[in-house]
Amino acid sequence: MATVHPYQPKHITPTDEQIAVQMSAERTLIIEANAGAAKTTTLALRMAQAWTTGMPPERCLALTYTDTACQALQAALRKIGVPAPVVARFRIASFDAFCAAMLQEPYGPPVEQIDTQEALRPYVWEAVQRIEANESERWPEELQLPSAGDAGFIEDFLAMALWLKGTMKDDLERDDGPATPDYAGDLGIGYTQLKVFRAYERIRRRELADEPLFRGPYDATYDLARRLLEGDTAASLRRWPRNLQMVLVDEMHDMNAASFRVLRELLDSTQCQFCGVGDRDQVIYGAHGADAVFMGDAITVHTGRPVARLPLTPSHRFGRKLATKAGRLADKPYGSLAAHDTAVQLLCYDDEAECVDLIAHQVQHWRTATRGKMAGLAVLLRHPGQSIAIENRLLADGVPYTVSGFESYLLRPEVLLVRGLLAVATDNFDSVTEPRTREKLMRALVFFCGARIVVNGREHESQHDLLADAIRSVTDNPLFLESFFTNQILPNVEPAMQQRLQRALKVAKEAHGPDTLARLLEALQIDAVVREVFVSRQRRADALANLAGLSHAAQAFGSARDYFLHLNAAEQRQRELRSTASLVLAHIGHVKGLEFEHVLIPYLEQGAFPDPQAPVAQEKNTLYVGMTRARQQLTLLAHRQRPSAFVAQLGYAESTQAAKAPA
Ligand SMILES: Nc1ncnc2c1ncn2[C@@H]1O[C@H](COP(=O)(O)OP(=O)(O)OP(=O)(O)O)[C@@H](O)[C@H]1O
Repeated sequence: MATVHPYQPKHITPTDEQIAVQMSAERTLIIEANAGAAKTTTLALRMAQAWTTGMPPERCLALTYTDTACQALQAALRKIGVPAPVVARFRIASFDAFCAAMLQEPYGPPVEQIDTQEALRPYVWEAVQRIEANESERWPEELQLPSAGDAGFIEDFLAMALWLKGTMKDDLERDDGPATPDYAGDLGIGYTQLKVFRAYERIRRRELADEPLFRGPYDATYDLARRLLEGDTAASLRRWPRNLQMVLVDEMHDMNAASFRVLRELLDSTQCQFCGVGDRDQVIYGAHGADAVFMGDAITVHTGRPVARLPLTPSHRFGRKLATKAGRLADKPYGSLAAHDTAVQLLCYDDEAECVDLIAHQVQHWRTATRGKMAGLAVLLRHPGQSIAIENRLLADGVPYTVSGFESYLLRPEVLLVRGLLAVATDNFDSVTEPRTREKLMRALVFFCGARIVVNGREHESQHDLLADAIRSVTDNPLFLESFFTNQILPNVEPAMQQRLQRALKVAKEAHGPDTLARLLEALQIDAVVREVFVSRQRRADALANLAGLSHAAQAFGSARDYFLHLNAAEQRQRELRSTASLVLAHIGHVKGLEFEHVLIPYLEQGAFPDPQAPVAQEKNTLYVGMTRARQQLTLLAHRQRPSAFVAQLGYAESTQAAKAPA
């Protein structure tokens, strides 16, 4: 038999453990290992090995849960020396994108994807109304239908639906009988939720015709999994990849029942080798039904394939000091083989201003030490609302940054609403130079005000088309903004909103002094507007925090006009500064799978992180994910008087009072 030579990667010397995985002839292999222990890199080695020994890259399908994880795998392939054109030939996709492609009819239009709770809300209400109108309901006394406008119901319902679809509980456990209160109890949900869920799904799937009207987040995975569960097979799916030789799953801890059902079909319908890698302590999508149980014996139970397991033990990303902290947080052994050590420091602050000062100090230090290699530095946040003060400071200091996992606060809808009103009041839309921002700003005005566009003679056309036309004409000629507002927004909103808008415009036009923006928001009754428009409590809190940050920053300006011009200039400056050498300001969940030389995690304080609304185990995993992104240095910033409970878990209990900023 010919000897198979191991693929020789660039940049790294694989350990024996890695070579064992790279060369393994096992048909089904699962690797559970710590963050930074080279899981993604070792998958890349296995792919490179198969390619150099004759497998066409198209016959390898690598699936993950997020787009970021796809990028991390592509980056790992490039790093070990696989040429970019070959990397592009591997099939690397998120489960949802793969499933959407499998379900796409060859000549049909793509199914509309709806990703915001606000856009899904009307369909939930339609489902509620159906249940309300059902005269043959068998357990009317068990129904607790919400009153109109109950955003809490919508939020809870959509969260429950995401979980129910991820776990597929209703599909796996239902019998042919009607939904009963007892059955809902068995699923762990309320009877009302179950009834609304089934009605909502009938609406979404056009009365079970399986040509969905739309898909929400992760619905493509659910739709495909459900079809497979109901007896469809790979053979009936025209786009199914039939000749796969290798299937891989990165971040396997994110797998839920729906994605597992799809994986089963891939394993049953092809002769492929399988390798999955994951880390139980990185489960942060429990709300989507993610469960480490799928890394256990589930594959053997459902496909009959025996599973071999191989270890990847030490971290290569970070050194001993950080490995010790991560091990302490996750309560597991954690070694390191990295050639470098990783400094870990805790800085303490008394208030937000001091926290931002400390961040700015670290940023300047890094900038000088690396001669501007800012891309190695990441500030990781638990919530987007925490970015405002940091962004303002970075802009003031001329530091280039990009955001990931959220929009820059300057482009968040509620801030765009304010910028839109200021544009109308000052009649100076010209100073918003970016056409995409002009468009977003107009959409924010329509969205928050609840306006319906009316054009004589075009009543039969959709709101979508009418708004697109209006946006085109105003972005081309900013002078039309004023007439768009006067003719299309003001007359076409509820009378209460009309009054609020008129009062807010009056303030913007006439008031002067540092509290102008606060008065404008008061005239707008912004709390009520935010409450009416957003579904989720967190999103409402974030919106109000964003606007409070905006008001605070506006105090430095004498008039609404000056502040408006400043915001436009700040946005332009952020765009100009942004480059490949930008600092990354990101949501922690959005950088899972990535790594940075220096990671800062601010706002470790009670009420912020752990988020009291989220399960504490998941919050701990989120911090673990954030901390383990660092290669050279990790800087944690905690409140001196009210430190996060995690600070003590990391072994800093005694020192928060004393900890000082480094010289
Ligand atoms: N043998 C090696 N020698 C040195 N560095 C290595 C080696 N193997 C992997 N690395 C590096 O270690 C770092 C972490 O690897 P990788 O991203 O594959 O870990 P991971 O287990 O997938 O992490 P996570 O679970 O956090 O996504 C990367 O920078 C990678 O290039």
